[in-house]
This record gives sequence, C-alpha cells and structure tokens, in this order.
Amino acid sequence: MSGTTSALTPPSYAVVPDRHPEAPAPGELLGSHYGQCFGCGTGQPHGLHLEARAGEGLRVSAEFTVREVHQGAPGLAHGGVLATALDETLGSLNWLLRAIAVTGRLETDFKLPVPVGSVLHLEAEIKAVAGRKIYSTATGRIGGPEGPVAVRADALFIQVKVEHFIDNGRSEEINAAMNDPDQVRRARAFEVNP
Ligand SMILES: CCCCCCCC(=O)SCCNC(=O)CCNC(=O)[C@H](O)C(C)(C)COP(=O)(O)OP(=O)(O)OC[C@H]1O[C@@H](n2cnc3c(N)ncnc32)[C@H](O)[C@@H]1OP(=O)(O)O
Repeated sequence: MSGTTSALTPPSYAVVPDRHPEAPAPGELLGSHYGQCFGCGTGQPHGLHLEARAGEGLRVSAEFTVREVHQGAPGLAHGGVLATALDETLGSLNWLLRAIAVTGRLETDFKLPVPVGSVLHLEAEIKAVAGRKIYSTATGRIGGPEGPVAVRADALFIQVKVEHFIDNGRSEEINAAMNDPDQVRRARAFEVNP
C-alpha cells in the first residue's frame, strides 16, 4: 500500500516554480556538494557515492550501486540506505532552484527488495513550492532505468539560511569547511550554489 500524508500535499496556494536561469544544464553532472557527505561525498569510503545529473525542467536523475557495506539482510540493501539514496537525490533537486533547503519530511515506500550489486536508477522532480516549502517526489528503479520501481518517496524540503549549518554543525567540521581555500568547494559545503 502506498499513500502520502496531508503534510506532503501542496496547499492550494502552492505554485510550480521556475527553474533557475543559472541552474546546471540538462545532462550536467552535479558533482559532490561536500566530500564528507554520506550520500555523495567521495571522501566517505562506505558512503553511497551517488552521482546526480540535472535533467529537463525540474528533474534530476542519479545512480547508486549497492555494495556489501550497504546490506541490511544478507545480500539485500538496508532500507535506511535506500531512503538515503532517495533523500540525497531529492536534495540535489534544490540546485535547480538555487535554493538552500533541508529535508523536513521524507515518506518512503519500499516496493521490491534490492539485491547487493544492483544499480538503483533514481529520478526526482520538484512538484510545487509554497513559501519556504518545496514539495518533491522520487523513484528508484532496478534492472535498468526503465525497470520496475523498487523504492519511491515523497518529500518536503524547507528552505533555510546558511546559518542553519553554521550555527548547528559541529565546530570542527564547520571551521574546516569555512577555511577551505577552494571558494567553490567552500560554498558548496553549505549547499550554496556557486
Ligand atoms: C545537494 C544537497 C543534498 C542534501 C541531501 C540531504 C538532505 C538532508 O538530509 S538535510 C538533513 C536532514 N534534515 C534536517 O536536519 C532538518 C532538521 N530540521 C530542522 O532544522 C527544522 O525543523 C527545519 C529547518 C526543517 C524547519 O524549522 P523552521 O525553519 O523553524 O521552520 P518551521 O517554521 O518549523 O517550518 C516551516 C514550514 O514547514 C513546515 N514543516 C516543517 N517541518 C515539517 C515536517 N516535518 N512535516 C511537515 N511540515 C513541516 C511547517 O509546518 C511550516 O509550514 P508553514 O510555513 O505552512 O507554517
């Protein structure tokens, strides 16, 4: 059974937002926003190493290969890891708006078991925006980009100011990120689109 709570239904005053004119072009790889991100960081040996690509309109696609370190049951991906893959893909959508936003709510349906070695083909789309709230949805397919849907999610992201990270993150990592001599990497660590 699948469904969604009213918290994930856009209100009547919600609008379909415009893609930002400087959003990455369709087909462009978004790259990791932070090396230590569990979803996309290349500096996380057991992370998902998820690679997202801008799509047309308000869409992104991504791929994630399930490895042994991602197991829950023998030979199968852990559900929380799959939810992370959905969350990360949905999060990368906000680049298309050049908005800084964090996940407020994520509702996930697990429809098929996902074996180790599978490539999860993810697609996500922004459906609507209402004030600071961004409503989006995602699917993850196995057996190819046109394969059956194994997992899906609806999400609500909330736009925040960069202070959300600076004020709440542990000071060691915040200071390291803020002192990064690479200006683009410094900005992206806080999910600010360069
Ligand atoms: C490229 C980037 C990839 C990143 C991918 C990964 C993304 C993530 O995982 S981010 C990390 C996980 N998320 C977090 O840590 C967020 C933790 N939560 C918070 O910091 C806060 O609760 C936060 C910022 C979401 C909202 O707090 P605050 O800014 O005070 O806003 P608040 O006034 O409570 O809510 C704003 C609106 O959102 C709604 N809202 C907030 N949370 C929820 C929720 N869980 N469910 C439904 N509605 C919600 C509120 O009802 C309110 O609606 P309205 O404007 O209609 O009154």
